[in-house]
Amino acid sequence: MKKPYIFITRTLPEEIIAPFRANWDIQMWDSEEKPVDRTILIQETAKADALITMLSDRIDEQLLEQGAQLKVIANLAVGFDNIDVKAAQKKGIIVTNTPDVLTETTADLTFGLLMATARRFIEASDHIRNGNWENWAPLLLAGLDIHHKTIGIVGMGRIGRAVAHRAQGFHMNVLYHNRSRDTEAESALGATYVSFEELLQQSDFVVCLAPFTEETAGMFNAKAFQTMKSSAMFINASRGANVVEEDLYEALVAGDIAGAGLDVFTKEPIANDHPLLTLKQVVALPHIGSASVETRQAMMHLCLENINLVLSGQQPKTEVK
Ligand SMILES: NC(=O)c1ccc[n+]([C@@H]2O[C@H](COP(=O)([O-])OP(=O)(O)OC[C@H]3O[C@@H](n4cnc5c(N)ncnc54)[C@H](O)[C@@H]3O)[C@@H](O)[C@H]2O)c1
Ligand SMILES: O=C(O)[C@H](O)CO
Repeated sequence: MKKPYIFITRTLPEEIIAPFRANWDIQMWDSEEKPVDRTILIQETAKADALITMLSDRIDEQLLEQGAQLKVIANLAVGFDNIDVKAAQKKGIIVTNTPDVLTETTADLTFGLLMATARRFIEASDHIRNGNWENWAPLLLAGLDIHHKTIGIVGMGRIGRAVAHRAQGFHMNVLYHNRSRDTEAESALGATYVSFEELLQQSDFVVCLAPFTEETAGMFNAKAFQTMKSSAMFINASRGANVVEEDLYEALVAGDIAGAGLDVFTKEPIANDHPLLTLKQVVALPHIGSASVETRQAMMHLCLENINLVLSGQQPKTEVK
């Protein structure tokens, strides 16, 4: 019998893929960093029983039309805004993602980004490397305190709750805004539900962890930044397009807010001459929220497990509904 054909849109470590080669015919795009060419992806989709896709692959109706025998798309990410899930479902194609296995790792990075922004880690490191450190000085690279401040989490889901848990350890006052109240987070984490406007007005650190949807697109705009305290900082570890980047730049330059920590951008990779990168109060990272070796391996294993379950007629572990 013909083996199912699996196409993976980046090169993944052979030791993770190897155990599946006995039962599946597996091909990978021959780069770990460069996204697959659209024309190749279309050709591969036409042959594939399953795809492992990345957040940089646009899986739209046009592409899905090609998937004559495609049964499952396993996205190597918890976010799935790169996939037209409704169109896939219409064609009976199952979409899976990688929730939970990346929650703690992404929360670590998010809280670390908050700390790096508040305490000016990157500026301070550059200060030494550029040979500018002449002496200890009373206000040299003085940043903002984190402990006992107010953190406002927009999107109190898995990662939001894990960030709130970290904030508790810093004796922070935790506010959150979500589509609906999360009474479990309120009792377990001492978090207080507030409106989006109240969260912006009261928080010292506003942290975006809501997915990119029609509702959240551009929710962090000029009005939102003007509502924040001028001493407050904005941290984004979900999706860049939740922010109007021109408005963020203007707000930082005008002093409407004090700083920003950004792991995600509207266009990735962000151009290295982007205005935001000229500001010293911006800490920018190349979308590495879940990038620990252990977690990326766990995400790969989960994709393969989901495919295995679907191809053997079972329910995948983490289907996007
Ligand atoms: N930077 C990274 O590398 C990285 C890593 C993992 C996840 N992410 C991003 O983080 C997001 C969250 O992941 P998760 O596992 O916590 O997802 P989740 O679904 O558990 O949590 C998202 C929360 O956002 C809430 N939400 C949705 N729309 C909202 C709105 N309009 N206003 C306020 N809240 C809203 C949801 O109700 C939910 O509670 C992902 O969708 C992804 O975009 C980024
Ligand atoms: O959505 C996700 O999972 C991230 O952006 C990458 O881990």
